Amino acid sequence: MKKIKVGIVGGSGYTGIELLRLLTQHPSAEIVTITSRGEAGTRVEDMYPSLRGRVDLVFQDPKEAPLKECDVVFFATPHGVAMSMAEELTQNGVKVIDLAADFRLKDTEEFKKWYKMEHTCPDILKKAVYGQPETMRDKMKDAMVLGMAGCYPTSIQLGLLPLLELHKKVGNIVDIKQTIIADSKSGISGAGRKAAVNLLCAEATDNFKAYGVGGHRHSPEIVQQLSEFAGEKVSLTFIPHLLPTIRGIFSTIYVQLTEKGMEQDFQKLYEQRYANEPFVDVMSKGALPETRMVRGSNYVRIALYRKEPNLLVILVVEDNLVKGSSGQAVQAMNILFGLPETTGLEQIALAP
Ligand SMILES: NC(=O)C1=CN([C@@H]2O[C@H](COP(=O)(O)OP(=O)(O)OC[C@H]3O[C@@H](n4cnc5c(N)ncnc54)[C@H](OP(=O)(O)O)[C@@H]3O)[C@@H](O)[C@H]2O)C=CC1
Ligand SMILES: CC(=O)N[C@@H](CCC(=O)OP(=O)(O)O)C(=O)O
Repeated sequence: MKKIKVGIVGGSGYTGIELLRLLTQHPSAEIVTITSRGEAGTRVEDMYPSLRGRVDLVFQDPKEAPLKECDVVFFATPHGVAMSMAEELTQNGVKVIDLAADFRLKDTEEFKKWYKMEHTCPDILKKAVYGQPETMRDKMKDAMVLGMAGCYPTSIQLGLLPLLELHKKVGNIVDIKQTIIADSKSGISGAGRKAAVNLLCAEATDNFKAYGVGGHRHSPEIVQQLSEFAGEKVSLTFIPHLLPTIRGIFSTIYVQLTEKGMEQDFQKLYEQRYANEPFVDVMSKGALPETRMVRGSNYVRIALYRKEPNLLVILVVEDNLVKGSSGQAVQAMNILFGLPETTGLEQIALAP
């Protein structure tokens, strides 16, 4: 098969270099260009010696990079960059996979409120597809632009999908008047390289803290998607925390069930719903997920607990740089180009 010509904008950051790690091991991808304004002219392997001998690329300035010659361009950039380039690229037949939030929220007013900028291409947004394979793969296949799910949203949405789908199908499973609580924790790489180099070791290690308690920009995205699954508006309390680790997200989700909900076998429901999902592992009863069980891999692992008869607790772990961003983006590329979804993504988590 002809190789897929790939461009990466924002290649010097954490998700950019993770894309490169995965794509250099992908049998059908050929990386044509990788950009960084600050590192233009630097050999990639000089900045990231972990890639020595595996890439022969020099960072290019995005203005000079041959992005229009690519079949697909990944944007591993801050919010707002992909939407400034998507029109020109798509007009030239280039597909866009954005790891930032430009194409996630369907409501441009919500986008403006949370991201403090106007949406500059609402027409493209209307046609863009939300990038979450487990729920959107049929629509993703034919998209020109994918707005990939956020890192925290991926963990919370996959943790709740089977339950809310059942609620939509048979009605009245979740006590919808009660808020769903998502208590989530992320490793420091979730803040990106730019932020992380400023996060002093003395600030981030040997410490644990909540942030965004007054409102986090992922809340509207998660509510948008959960409400789709449930077929009605879902109330969510999402509290992120900063873990003193490098990679990994751990979301603990608390859901109040109705009497009808209390009768369900959720272990069986989740096992059946995810039986054919290559990257979602429903662990056995009593299992305790840990972030290192997914470190460096594209897996999400889920465990379910029933505490009070009406309280379901769902534990979810993912690697924010793989299933939470770059791995899921490669999975999306596989969908766009008709490849098996697991291509190039079969790495096993690092242990210990
Ligand atoms: N880190 C994570 O776990 C996750 C991140 N994401 C999202 O992915 C995106 C990238 O995140 P991350 O890799 O962590 O961020 P980093 O800060 O590590 O990297 C950002 C990259 O974008 C480039 N860049 C910055 N501004 C511009 C610009 N105006 N035009 C072109 N390139 C630019 C930077 O290089 P230079 O300035 O030299 O051009 C750098 O290569 C963000 O939108 C983030 O929200 C999504 C899920 C998880
Ligand atoms: C630990 C940390 O700071 N995490 C980031 C979220 C990660 C991210 O980059 O957000 P997107 O998924 O929207 O792209 C934050 O809370 O802002």
